[in-house]
Amino acid sequence: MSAGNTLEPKLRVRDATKVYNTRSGDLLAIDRCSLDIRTGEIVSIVGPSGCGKTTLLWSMSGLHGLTSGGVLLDGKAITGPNPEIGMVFQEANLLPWRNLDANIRFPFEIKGTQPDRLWIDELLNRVGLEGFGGRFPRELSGGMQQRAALVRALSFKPSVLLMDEPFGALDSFTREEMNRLVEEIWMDTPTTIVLITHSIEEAIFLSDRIVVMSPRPGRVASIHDVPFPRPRSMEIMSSKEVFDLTNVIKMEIVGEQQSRYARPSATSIQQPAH
Ligand SMILES: Nc1ncnc2c1ncn2[C@@H]1O[C@H](COP(=O)(O)OP(=O)(O)OP(=O)(O)O)[C@@H](O)[C@H]1O
Repeated sequence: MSAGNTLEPKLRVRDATKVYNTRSGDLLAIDRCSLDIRTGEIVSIVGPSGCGKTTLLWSMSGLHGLTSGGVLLDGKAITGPNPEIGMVFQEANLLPWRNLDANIRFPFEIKGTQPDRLWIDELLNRVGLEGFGGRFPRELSGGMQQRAALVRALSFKPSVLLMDEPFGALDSFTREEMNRLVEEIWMDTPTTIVLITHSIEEAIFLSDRIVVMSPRPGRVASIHDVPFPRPRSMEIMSSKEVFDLTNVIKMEIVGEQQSRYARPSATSIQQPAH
């Protein structure tokens, strides 16, 4: 995985704005979001539901065009899917008729390239899936499927990993296990990771920085450094400092939402006649 130029942000989001043209009119999803992500850091994006987190992440992946603004990877504009960028979604999206090995091979077959078998075996071993290559998705638990999705994303040796609420569908125990796994893999092979999550605890456990977005149209409302040493033990995670940071972020999200609802709008509030 390439380290890139450490002086230049790995990813640079500049004034990212996205308008969806819907049947009921134009919908401004994100509005002039700017964010620099350094090489090798883990950044989480949190915010109220519908604030545009996925829109922002997909624009970083090149899967989504922006209405205005742009995203640079190592200083170059992202204009479409990029092999340097791996993605993990909430659903593992494994093809049910292919076994695990064949699922991991699939993107290579589409591209007509050869997978690095040794690297994939190492990853499978790392996530505890060695010996499961012949199993079909239906024979794997949700957690195992997400591990397979993680292996598939890392099999290309991407320098950036974008994760969209990757563990949201898992039970809390499996989710914690997956968080530890991501931390372990990242500590061995520091990839730049951007993660969307609804769990502030997960964000604090994994991140170097946490970006809080405002309600739609999504803007970068604040950015918090997460100063706790790694690996982040249960002791650290149950400390007062983590509790306080969790509350600050929670209050920001709730506060942003409340001020949004409280904001009078010209059409919704009628002044009483005197
Ligand atoms: N393809 C699309 N076409 C039209 N509107 C869309 C599309 N994708 C997203 N939206 C709208 O844009 C807004 C932002 O959606 P987005 O999924 O980016 O938010 P989010 O913060 O990731 O939401 P959640 O936390 O609920 O997953 C929402 O109002 C959503 O309905």
